[in-house]
Amino acid sequence: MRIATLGPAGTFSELAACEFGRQLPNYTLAFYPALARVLKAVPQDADLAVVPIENIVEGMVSPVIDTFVKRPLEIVGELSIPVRFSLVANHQRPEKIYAQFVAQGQCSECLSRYDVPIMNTASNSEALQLLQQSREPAAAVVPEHCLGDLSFAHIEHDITDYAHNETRFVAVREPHAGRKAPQAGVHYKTSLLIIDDTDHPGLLVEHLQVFAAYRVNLTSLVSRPTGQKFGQYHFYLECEGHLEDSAIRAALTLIQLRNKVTVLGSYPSAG
Ligand SMILES: O=C(O)C(=O)C[C@]1(C(=O)O)C=C[C@@H](O)C=C1
Repeated sequence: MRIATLGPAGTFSELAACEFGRQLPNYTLAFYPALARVLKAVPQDADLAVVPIENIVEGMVSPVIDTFVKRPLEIVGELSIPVRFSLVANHQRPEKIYAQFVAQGQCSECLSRYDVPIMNTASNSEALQLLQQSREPAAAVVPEHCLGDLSFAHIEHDITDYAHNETRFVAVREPHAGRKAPQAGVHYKTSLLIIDDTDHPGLLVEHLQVFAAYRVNLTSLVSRPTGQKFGQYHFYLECEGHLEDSAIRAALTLIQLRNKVTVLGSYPSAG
């Protein structure tokens, strides 16, 4: 089994991909430099892709949700891992800081103390690599687990804004015709997209009332602009339960009368 994930090696995505991989008979990792490229690797170059979907502080990882709108993949699993960062520098007074775009928001307090430009990177390990290659005074926000025996002129440990910082990752694959039936005793979650092409007053509240009426508990709801017109959004939702649960089926049947619904998958909940 080949698993695509965000590289180079050292990312939190790599840790998550290994954790998914350990549940399989065997696996190899393939690294890609950006989240969109990771998802594109499925199915030609990889059987599964592992990507971050939500950070406990920063919320949903928009490039991942936007890719699902363009190309729905099947979510087959989720897990969450603790995320801790350090700030490392090659000089006491860095003149710029390399930081991955989601990591930047998770370390905002520390970064605001340095009055220098932030250079966004696609991954945390890229931030470290760019610092290592830099000839100018620079710093990088890097995962604690990447520090190893590397030495730096300046280091600030544990710079994450919130003590219990965590990121949730999903494993996705090309949608298969037959979905796995739910197993007894497993708590499932279902992810779906409501594609809004019939905008009208009360559209969102109508959908929410349907979930409430069938007592389907929503655990996430984000709107993403369609990119066509101001005020027009697609919705990504997660709810407790399996697509085969009668309440979820009934709710989706009603919603589908008004909007296109794409089910991204039902998978065991990380809790
Ligand atoms: O760059 C990494 O280490 C990643 O795995 C990406 C990522 C993300 O995009 O959310 C994963 C966990 C942290 O939230 C920060 C970065």
